[in-house]
This record gives sequence, structure tokens and C-alpha cells, in this order.
Amino acid sequence: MTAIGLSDVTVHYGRTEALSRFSLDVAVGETVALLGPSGSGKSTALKAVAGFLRPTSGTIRLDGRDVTALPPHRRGVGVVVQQYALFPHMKVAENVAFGLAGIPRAQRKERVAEVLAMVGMSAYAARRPRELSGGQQQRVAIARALANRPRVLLLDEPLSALDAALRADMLGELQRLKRELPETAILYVTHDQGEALALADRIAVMKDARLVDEAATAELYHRPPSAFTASFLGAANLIPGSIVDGRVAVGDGAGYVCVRPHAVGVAAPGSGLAATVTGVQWRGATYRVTLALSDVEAEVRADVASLDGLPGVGEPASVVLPATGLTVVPRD
Ligand SMILES: Nc1ncnc2c1ncn2[C@@H]1O[C@H](COP(=O)(O)OP(=O)(O)OP(=O)(O)O)[C@@H](O)[C@H]1O
Repeated sequence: MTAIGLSDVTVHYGRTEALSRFSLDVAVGETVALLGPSGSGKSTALKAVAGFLRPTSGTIRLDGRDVTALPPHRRGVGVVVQQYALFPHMKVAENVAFGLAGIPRAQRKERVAEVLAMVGMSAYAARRPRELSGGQQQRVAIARALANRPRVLLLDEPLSALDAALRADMLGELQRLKRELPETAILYVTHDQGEALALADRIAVMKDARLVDEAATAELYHRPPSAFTASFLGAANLIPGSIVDGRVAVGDGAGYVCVRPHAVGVAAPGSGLAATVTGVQWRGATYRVTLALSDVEAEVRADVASLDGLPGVGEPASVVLPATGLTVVPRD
């Protein structure tokens, strides 16, 4: 069953087309990440679902009901944006209770306690936002969005204001929350591929106001349909060529052979594609070796566990591609 449906939605800001005939469905209980570079229209799509803006054309449905003309407060969705936007003069509990005006007092208290527990903030109910860390404020914002028990949760870059360590913690929290809310559909806007891979069941990649590609998360990562998605969804080597009889024919055809750095091997000359080592970077758990292919203009990155026995920078080497798991994407 479809919880969120956008069909053919176009949004203009003045003469700027920020969203162009965008269609996407999110099923009940499903998490879909909208992933794309800055300005690609992700937030615009989310705002259209939230009701913060009115599309020029197209239809938005929630649980099958056309809500295109409804104001935000009548859509029954929970929204969390980048800057937590808590009311500074209200205590945490009051902030969370804010959207529960129509509910009897006793029940309201219970609901606030329930969602604060859910985000691990029960002990902070009497504090004011300024007495909380950024991560704690964001937890409160999430609790507030959950207070009405929405069937749809819209998260717009909820972790981007946090530092890296806190972001990793909160990502774990969101994964747990998702397990606790198996019926809730989540639309998650991010430009961070790591967040999308960790949280989303499905990813919709956007570019220039349009949907570029959309598929189950692992499918999109392992078999990206386009060079843009391959590169945006993590480091990808794009080697001009094709696959003929299961072997890579470099320089052949109109596509790129796409392979992730962790799947590429490096060896002494003579056992793979001829190349020269152009750089080595230690990354802690692995080394990233960059190589220039000899037969075609392309740089290849390989992540290897050890440099033992491998050619050094400036020396000839071989790039060893895996026998399986290679995909070919069209050149953009
Ligand atoms: N209020 C506005 N008025 C005019 N143009 C806007 C407005 N908001 C966004 N835009 C433009 O619409 C386009 C899409 O913006 P949007 O915020 O949806 O992108 P985004 O993918 O969410 O980007 P980011 O990751 O930077 O938040 C951009 O070209 C942007 O400059």
C-alpha cells in the first residue's frame, strides 16, 4: 500500500523550475532516501509533501487521499528539518506537546513521555533547548514530529548540523527508531550517500529538478543504471569499455565499466590491465592506490589492505578487475 505518492509534480519558484514532473511512491513502512547534489530539488519535493508549498501541477497523495490542496496541519505528517527549530522559550516537554492541542491533557502527557523515551530524552523534559547539545535538540525535534503518531515522517537533512561523531550516533538512533516504527513511511532527504545507504530501503537519485534513477538501495549501489548515480553513490571507477564474453574490453563500445575501488586489485605488470601507479594514500584500514591505465585515458582507484610486493609510485603495474559483479553504464 502506498503511503506517499507524488505524481508528475512540478514546482516553480518564480521562473525557476525547482521540481520537474517528479513522480515517486513510498510504501507503508518503507524508507526512501532522496539523494542528490545541492540544488537538485530534494527539499522542494519534501516541502511539497509536507504542504509548505503548492505545486504548479501534479498530485500529492497520502494513504491514497489527494492532499494537494490541504494545508500542512491537515496532512497528518511529521516533519523534521535541518535546523531543529524548537521554540527557545518552551521546555522540552512543551515543545513536544506543541502539536497535540486537540488531545486531552492526561493523554497528552502520556504521549510526550512516550516519544521522549523513544528518542532517549526522558531525563531532559524540563530543560530548555539552549541547555541541550545539537544532537539532543535534534532528538527533541524528532520526538515532536512523532508525537502525533504520524504515518508519514519527513526528514530533511536531519543530521547535517551535527559533527561527524554525533552524526554517526544519530544514524544508529534513526535505524533503531525505524525498527520501532515498522508502519511509518519515511522520506529522507540527504546529500550524504552514507546516510542513504545506511537508512534507506530504496533510493531516488535527483539531479537538476528531476528524478535520475530509483531502485532498492543495494541494487542501485551494485548495479547503478547511470554514470551519475554510480559516482554519486560512492567512489566508482568508470573505465571506458565494455564487457565481451565476460571479459573487460577496454576502450570498446559506448559505455563505462563501473567497478568500486574495494573490488579492484593491484599487481605486478603482466597480470591484468597495464597501468602505472600514480599515487598511494594511507587511509587507516586500507591504502588507496591510484593508477593510470596505459591503453585508455582513465584513472583507476584501488583500495588494498597491504602494499607488500606492489609496485611503487611511478612504477608499472597491473589493474586486476574482478571476474564478476562488473556493470556497464552508458556514458552521460
Ligand atoms: N524559496 C525559494 N525561492 C527561489 N528559489 C528557490 C527557493 N528554494 C529553492 N529554490 C531553488 O530551487 C532549486 C531546488 O532547491 P532545493 O532546496 O529543493 O534543492 P536541494 O536539492 O534540497 O538542495 P540542498 O541540498 O542544497 O538543500 C534550487 O535551484 C534553488 O536555488
